[in-house]
Amino acid sequence: MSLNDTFTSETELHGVSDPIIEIRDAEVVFEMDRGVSRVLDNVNLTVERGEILGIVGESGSGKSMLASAILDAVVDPGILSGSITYYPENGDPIDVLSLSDEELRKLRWESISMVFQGAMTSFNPTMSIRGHFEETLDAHDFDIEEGMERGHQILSDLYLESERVMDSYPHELSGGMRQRALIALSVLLEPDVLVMDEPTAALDLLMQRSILALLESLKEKYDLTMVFITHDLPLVAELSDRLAVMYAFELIEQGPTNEILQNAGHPYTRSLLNATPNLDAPLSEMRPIEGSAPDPVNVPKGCSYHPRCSVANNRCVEADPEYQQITEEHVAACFHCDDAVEAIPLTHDQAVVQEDEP
Ligand SMILES: Nc1ncnc2c1ncn2[C@@H]1O[C@H](COP(=O)(O)OP(=O)(O)OP(=O)(O)O)[C@@H](O)[C@H]1O
Repeated sequence: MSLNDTFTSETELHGVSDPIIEIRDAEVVFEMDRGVSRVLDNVNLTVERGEILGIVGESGSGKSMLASAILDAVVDPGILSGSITYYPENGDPIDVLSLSDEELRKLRWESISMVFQGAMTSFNPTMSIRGHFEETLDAHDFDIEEGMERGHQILSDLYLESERVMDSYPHELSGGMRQRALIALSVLLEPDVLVMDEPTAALDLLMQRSILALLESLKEKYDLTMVFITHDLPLVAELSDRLAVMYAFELIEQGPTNEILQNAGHPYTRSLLNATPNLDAPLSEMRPIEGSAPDPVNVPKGCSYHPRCSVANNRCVEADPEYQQITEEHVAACFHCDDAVEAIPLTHDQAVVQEDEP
């Protein structure tokens, strides 16, 4: 199959008109003593150039695995299959899973960059922040002087005193400063896409909010596409143009953020919304989702959510639902989207008004 053949039909694009990353049938398996652990299951996702896409799911649902898959960074002995295609603004599509180690190393910093949760573990504790910046520029044959100028600028854009931060060792910075320094480092080589896996999880609420605001301005200034992965639905909803919801290693719903918040089609998404506190809803309105998420070695047959689902019937036990189209841009993998709307009313209004909306 040629790369252009992987460019999918309109329905698979779910309203995306200018894809920058396309993930098709991505699957990750680990052969374990107790059976095959499928920790990413037939994931199809298209990231639109210039958007902020939020990927949300509870702990252990496969979010980090998806982030690693995008950059062909699944750890051994995990086996990744499917296809990941990166579409540079100028130039031919790149089949990520066929790249050599050297090509991957370049892609990972210069095209699609990644920020993980704990900045402390991402930095070398014995090297100053300046050392990290210089080493990264040097390893990728970038001009050091020009690159450091950009580095200072990005640190200032993130409201950091750039000289002081450059001279510091990671442990000398607060958690919020360190995470911002890591974000600055990740955009140093002018990538097109920034993939962030729980980038604010270790920070307090105020720092999370301020980093979110900084990310939005960074995105505009440096023309970035962002993929923001988190368990925190209200947080990511504030930032994202679109949301994709993970349950049991699959993406079970995708669509524009406000459509998902107001008209989610999948019973899991609706229950997740009802289980999620937001600033306007009293705690008494929270409805925890009963039952627990499946073990990857023992995912239920049919729809993996059926044992916890109030609208499931025999069909859901026997067959795994394909995506049902709710609107042109909104899909959910459920046979009973219409029933779910009635059976699981949303207990509180989760709508967010995005800044560019009237
Ligand atoms: N090296 C590994 N070997 C086997 N299974 C793994 C490995 N790494 C992760 N897993 C399993 O893959 C599944 C998905 O994990 P993943 O870290 O992607 O979840 P997550 O949604 O990011 O969770 P969290 O928010 O807690 O980080 C989990 O069941 C996890 O136990």
